[in-house]
Amino acid sequence: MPNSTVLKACEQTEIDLSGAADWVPFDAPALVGDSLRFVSGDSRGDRFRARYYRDAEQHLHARFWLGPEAEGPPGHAHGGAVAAIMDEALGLAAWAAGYPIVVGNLNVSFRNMLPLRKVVTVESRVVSVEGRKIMVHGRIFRGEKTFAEAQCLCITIPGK
Ligand SMILES: CCCCC/C=C\C/C=C\C/C=C\C/C=C\CCCC(=O)SCCNC(=O)CCNC(=O)[C@H](O)C(C)(C)COP(=O)(O)OP(=O)(O)OC[C@H]1O[C@@H](n2cnc3c(N)ncnc32)[C@H](O)[C@@H]1OP(=O)(O)O
Repeated sequence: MPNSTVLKACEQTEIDLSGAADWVPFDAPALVGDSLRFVSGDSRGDRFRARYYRDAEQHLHARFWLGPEAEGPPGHAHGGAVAAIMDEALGLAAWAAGYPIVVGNLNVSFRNMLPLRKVVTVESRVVSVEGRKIMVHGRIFRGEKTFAEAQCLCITIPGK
């Protein structure tokens, strides 16, 4: 078969990224513009698929699916892919909480290898606000298993 007719591995596949019953879809581009394309911009892609939500307490959550183009160790996510998710989701959590920020420091702990082609959940919490420094913690998990934890120091952008 010529290359041009080979379908991407997952482009015909619908992935169920629906949220928990009490989550409300969160429109990230409406808040921060279209510049989040790197991680969550391709809803039918072979690398990341994502959907953001907020719970009743306004905490940001996401469902993520990582496809074959996010591979690091065989069958599992590249660490940079996991870090990119944390960067976007935790930065976005600060924006969603009302703080216009960029990420100043991101510390990611890789706890277990994250399997490709599985839907995982990202949870986040804004844990402290000190002047321009907004600390956001996050976790990527599926069921009982935690794949990564992160602490994200966000710095508000003057004039925004
Ligand atoms: C830079 C302009 C960007 C404009 C962007 C405009 C709009 C953005 C719109 C939408 C954004 C969209 C989505 C957001 C959601 C997710 C996006 C993903 C997040 C990212 O992907 S975003 C890209 C990666 N990100 C960067 O590209 C940052 C590069 N960097 C800088 O732009 C500066 O570095 C900055 C602004 C961080 C600080 O610079 P600055 O001159 O304004 O402030 P300063 O250095 O004085 O720090 C003030 C206080 O924060 C402490 N502090 C600073 N950095 C620290 C660190 N690393 N560790 C520990 N403490 C730190 C200091 O110690 C001080 O603390 P204290 O007040 O206690 O002394």
